[in-house]
Amino acid sequence: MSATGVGPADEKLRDLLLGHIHDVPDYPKPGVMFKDITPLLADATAFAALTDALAEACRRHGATKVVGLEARGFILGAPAAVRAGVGFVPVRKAGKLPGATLAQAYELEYGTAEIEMHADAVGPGDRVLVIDDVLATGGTAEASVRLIRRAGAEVAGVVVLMELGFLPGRERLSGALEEAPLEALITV
Ligand SMILES: O=P(O)(O)OC[C@H]1O[C@H](OP(=O)(O)OP(=O)(O)O)[C@H](O)[C@@H]1O
Ligand SMILES: Nc1ncnc2[nH]cnc12
Repeated sequence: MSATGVGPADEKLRDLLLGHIHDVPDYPKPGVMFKDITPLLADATAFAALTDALAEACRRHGATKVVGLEARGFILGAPAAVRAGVGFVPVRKAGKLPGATLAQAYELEYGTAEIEMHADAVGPGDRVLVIDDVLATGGTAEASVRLIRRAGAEVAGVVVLMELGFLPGRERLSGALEEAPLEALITV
């Protein structure tokens, strides 16, 4: 798997995954092509193959924890963490976590948003892999990287199922990632 997509050896995986992601035009707003992963989740073979690929990335990057980004990052990240034998940490939209949190605001296309993580969920000695379904503008992933670093942990990388290559998410994230890799199983 390369940083920008899957290599020739992974064409079968790419086709399996892509074949179960549906394009929904004009959702949630006119002009947006929404990438719906629910058909992939509903297919046991495709979901298992995705989980295997994400768990393999955890092992390859020496991750000690997986951070999943609410909400679809939970669905992908949690089974991958279990399969890789590491713990799972949810990064949630603001106001949903009961303990002491670190918060990070970030810019959306229009306006701002805020995500939170329990302050003690990761720390020095942890290598954290961020998992999400889609990298679009990169704002959510970038904010999660900042949260993990502020908690004192190392960022092992960011792995997404799908990168929207026509948006500048990779560029936006690269500054925050420094040397850590961004991997996309599929780039469209
Ligand atoms: O790269 P960005 O521009 O930040 O966009 C990507 C994020 O947007 C989506 O989440 P959304 O906030 O729609 O939440 P959901 O998973 O709860 O539907 C997606 O699951 C990513 O987390
Ligand atoms: N086009 C898109 N499809 C699915 N999830 C997204 N998150 C941000 N942009 C998205």
